[in-house]
Amino acid sequence: MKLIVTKDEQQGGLEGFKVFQEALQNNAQTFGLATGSTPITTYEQIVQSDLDFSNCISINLDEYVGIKPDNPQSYRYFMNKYLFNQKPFKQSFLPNGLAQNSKQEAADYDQIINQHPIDLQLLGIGQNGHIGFNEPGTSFDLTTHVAKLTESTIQANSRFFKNINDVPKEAYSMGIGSIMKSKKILLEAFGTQKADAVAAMFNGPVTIDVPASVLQNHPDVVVIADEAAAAKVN
Ligand SMILES: N[C@@H]1[C@@H](O)[C@H](O)[C@@H](COP(=O)(O)O)O[C@@H]1O
Repeated sequence: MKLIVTKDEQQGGLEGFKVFQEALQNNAQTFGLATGSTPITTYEQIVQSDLDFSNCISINLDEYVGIKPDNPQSYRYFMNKYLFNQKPFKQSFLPNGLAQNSKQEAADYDQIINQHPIDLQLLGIGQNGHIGFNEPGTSFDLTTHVAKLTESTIQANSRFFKNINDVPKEAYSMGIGSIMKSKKILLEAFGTQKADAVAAMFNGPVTIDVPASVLQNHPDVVVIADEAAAAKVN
C-alpha cells in the first residue's frame, strides 16, 4: 500500500482528485464511489474541474435499508448533492434501500458489479476499521449483503441525523470480496479519530477484526491521509 500524507483534508481532496484524473486518462470506465464526510473534498475538486464522467459508470458502496432515495439522509441524496448533479455519469448505481426482497436486491447489485468491473474504488474508513458497511467480523469473501451496523458506527453516523434513534440499523453494502476485485483502490482518511484505524490497517495483522487490513493483500492501493490520521502509522 502506498501512503500519501497531506497537511490537511483540503490537500487530501486535491491528491484524491489527481488519482481520479489519472484513472480517467487511463481510460477507466467504472468508478466505485463512497459517501461520508471523507470524500467530500475530493468530490469538490472533481466538481470544479473539467473532468468528464458522462461516458462512465459509477457504483456506490452502500445504502441504508428503509430510507427513500429522496430522503436527505440517503446515500443517493448525498451523491446527487455532492457529485452527480454537477458531474453526471452515464449511469449511477446505488442499492435500493426500499427493495422488498433484500436477497434479490443484493444479487442484482452483484450482477451490476460483475457486469461493470470497477477500475477505481474510492473508500473511507470507519473508526473501527470498517470499509463500506463491512463491519469487524465480516468475512473477506462476502459480496453484496445487508449489514447490521455496530453501535460505534451508529454513534459515529448519528451526527448526520437529528436523533440517534433515526439512524438505520441496517444497510446494503458491497462486500469485501467485490471491493478487492477493483483494479485500483483509493482510501482516504482525515482527522485524529481515524488514526487508530489507519495504523491497524497498515501495521496490524490482516484480520477480519479490522476489515480495512484486507487491503494489505491488494496489489494497487493508495491511501491518502492527513497528518492527524497518519500519526500512528509506523
Ligand atoms: N458507510 C460509510 C463508510 O463508507 C464511510 O467510510 C464511513 C466513514 O465516514 P466518514 O467519512 O464520515 O468519517 O462511514 C460510513 O459508515
